[in-house]
Amino acid sequence: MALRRTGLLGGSFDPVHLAHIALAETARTTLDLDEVQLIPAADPWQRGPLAASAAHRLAMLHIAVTGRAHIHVNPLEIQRGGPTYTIDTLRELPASADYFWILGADQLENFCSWQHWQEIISLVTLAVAQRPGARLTPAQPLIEHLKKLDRQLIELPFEPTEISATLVRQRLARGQSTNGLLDVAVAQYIKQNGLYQAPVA
Ligand SMILES: Nc1ncnc2c1ncn2[C@@H]1O[C@H](COP(=O)(O)OP(=O)(O)OP(=O)(O)O)[C@@H](O)[C@H]1O
Ligand SMILES: O=C(O)c1ccc[n+]([C@@H]2O[C@H](COP(=O)([O-])O)[C@@H](O)[C@H]2O)c1
Repeated sequence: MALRRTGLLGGSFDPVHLAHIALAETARTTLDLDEVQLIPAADPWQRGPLAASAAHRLAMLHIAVTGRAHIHVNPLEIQRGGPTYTIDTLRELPASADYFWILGADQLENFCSWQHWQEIISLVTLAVAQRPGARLTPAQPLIEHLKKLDRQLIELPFEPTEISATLVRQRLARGQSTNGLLDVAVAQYIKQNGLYQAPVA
């Protein structure tokens, strides 16, 4: 039986925004994926504390994927808890799929600082999207290791967009509109639950 082609989009999702969803959809169609899993991190170890709880971030993700049959939320990192290392996640996933790790160019620039990044690229194919201010060219150690493993890095045809969770949090804290940045139902959830009111550090 053919392996299920599965995209994995990990993130803090604090909160999930429209670029995340566009990225998941672009990867799905470009790579002919059977599904894309959005995987919220429990405690992204390279960041300071997140603004919203894991429960709220999960709830917003579920709202954002409503009606999108091929995009699912996988809560395994939140269930595992503790500092989030992608390698632990990949080791937990069933071997019955062909995995694509979807990421923005900012995280590609950072990739060689990830725990056990060499093992990560032996388990998944990286699929990267442009992001303003970040370079798409992989670092030399990554290029060399991909070559050693005979792995390709896939560049997704993604229109660069300035949308970021930081921008969303800033706008919410200032009482400004998030039109065009967030799913309308996610924006409603944020309002109803009084999230992201504190000034952004
Ligand atoms: N506008 C975007 N363009 C391309 N990739 C993006 C974009 N926004 C997020 N991503 C990618 O989605 C993944 C998850 O991102 P994350 O949840 O950290 O959102 P973020 O907008 O980068 O958050 P923050 O502003 O808090 O850093 C990362 O791989 C990131 O590079
Ligand atoms: O495994 C690591 O060491 C590692 C280091 C930095 C980031 N990541 C993952 O990259 C994804 C995007 O992270 P972030 O901080 O941009 O939300 C998310 O799934 C993180 O868990 C993973």
